[in-house]
Amino acid sequence: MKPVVALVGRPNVGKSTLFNRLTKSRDAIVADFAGLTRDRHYGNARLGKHEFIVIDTGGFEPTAESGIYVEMAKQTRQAVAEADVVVFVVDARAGVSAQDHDIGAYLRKLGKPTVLVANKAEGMTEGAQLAEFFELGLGDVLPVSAAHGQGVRSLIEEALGALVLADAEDEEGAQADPGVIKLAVAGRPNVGKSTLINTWLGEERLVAFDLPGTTRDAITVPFERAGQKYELIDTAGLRRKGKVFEAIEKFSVVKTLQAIESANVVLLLLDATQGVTDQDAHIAGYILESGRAVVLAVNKWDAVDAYEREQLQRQIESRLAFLKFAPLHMISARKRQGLGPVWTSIAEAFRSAMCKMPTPKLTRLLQEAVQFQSPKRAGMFRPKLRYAHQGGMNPPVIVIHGNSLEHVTDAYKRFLEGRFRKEFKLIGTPLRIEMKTSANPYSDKD
Ligand SMILES: Nc1nc2c(ncn2[C@@H]2O[C@H](COP(=O)(O)OP(=O)(O)OP(=O)(O)O)[C@@H](O)[C@H]2O)c(=O)[nH]1
Ligand SMILES: Nc1nc2c(ncn2[C@@H]2O[C@H](COP(=O)(O)OP(=O)(O)OP(=O)(O)O)[C@@H](O)[C@H]2O)c(=O)[nH]1
Repeated sequence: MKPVVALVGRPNVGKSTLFNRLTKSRDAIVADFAGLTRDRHYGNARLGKHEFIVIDTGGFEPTAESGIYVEMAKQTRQAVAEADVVVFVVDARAGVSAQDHDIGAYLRKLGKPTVLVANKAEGMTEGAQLAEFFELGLGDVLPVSAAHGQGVRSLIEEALGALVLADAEDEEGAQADPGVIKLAVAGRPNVGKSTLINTWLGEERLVAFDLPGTTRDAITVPFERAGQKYELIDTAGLRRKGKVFEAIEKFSVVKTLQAIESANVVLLLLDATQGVTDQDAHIAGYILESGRAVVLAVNKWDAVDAYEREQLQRQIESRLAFLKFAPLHMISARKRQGLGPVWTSIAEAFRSAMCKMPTPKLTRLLQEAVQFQSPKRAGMFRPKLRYAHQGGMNPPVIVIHGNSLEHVTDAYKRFLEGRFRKEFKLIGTPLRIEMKTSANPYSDKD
């Protein structure tokens, strides 16, 4: 499980700036989908090979009694409760405020690992100006400048400290059995996750098996269906109650994100009666960003009429356009309709995510694509795509080597993506294409 870091502080101290700095997109293709990361408060961050989830909380007023701050305080408390480490952000220039004291008192009482960070500290001589933050009783204050990227690395190192060790152990465990499809069912509250899971687990064709060395913390339900082993990764604290499984917790974004991270394939459930909501789009964006394979299923299809169905299909095409590689199914978990094809798609998405792409074949495909349509010249540079190899699985990554590749347009990358997808029959998985320009860009002018 990835560790979770929550950013907490009063309004305007620079939490969002810090969040953006920490979660800066790592992949050009993903960043290309405009609007995907806007308004999102959960993101992935990475330091070296250590990845973690960052939560940006709204302005926190723990003592608020009215107005929107009450709701914001409630959400911040939930984020703090679910975090492994809290980063408490204060404003180095403004000094300690009464609100900082309130938040500090709250965090001290909670006793979670907390890192105190004074933002906007660029150009400040430490010591004197920052000394007053000791009053907050949370130990040393770490000066950072989110806007200028100063001190951010030390901040992460400090925050992750002991946690990364536990994380590394988990990674080993996660590779236990490559034949098992790790599956997460994600979706907003009330879309029918529990109903679907119980319908599945109640099927006679499905047998439970014992899974040795189940990952710490995560509750998983192992089962086998048509000769394929699966491990269902829980998103809501499933508990067996007699013959049925029951969610014991309310919807939890953090649990959902962690389940997505641990899965090979995510089944994203939508609710036909509600349409595609912002929250659906956020979860979808997160799945894409994490690189997991994804199958879409619109549940409660039984409860909508022909007109609504048509509207819904159009809405999915426009609002979830960035998931157009994902198979789409219309189902009714309650009436057990349309469930068979979902399994087929899950298996296909898994196969695609784990696809092995030999270098000679990739390079041949690349050269054929270039012959069919070569990349545009950019000023005096003409990108030269030379060879390709596979750089990873789940998601598959294709690394292309050559010269002046920074001038390859996004449109051209999409053209290449389309060709690779078709050739390897990739369904339901994101495909990442990375460009690696050789050291000397002038070595091959033409
Ligand atoms: N000088 C300086 N200004 C900064 C720095 N980081 C953020 N700011 C500025 O501080 C202001 C608030 O930044 P935000 O990131 O929106 O702050 P926030 O804490 O997310 O605020 P809310 O969204 O209201 O909770 C903006 O004008 C930023 O440009 C920094 O490192 N140095
Ligand atoms: N019409 C219709 N209703 C359904 C279907 N599947 C689930 N529901 C109903 O939708 C409601 C929510 O279902 P749950 O399975 O509890 O939803 P959930 O996503 O697990 O919700 P949380 O436990 O809150 O996360 C219940 O009233 C279900 O009976 C379906 O296929 N058709």
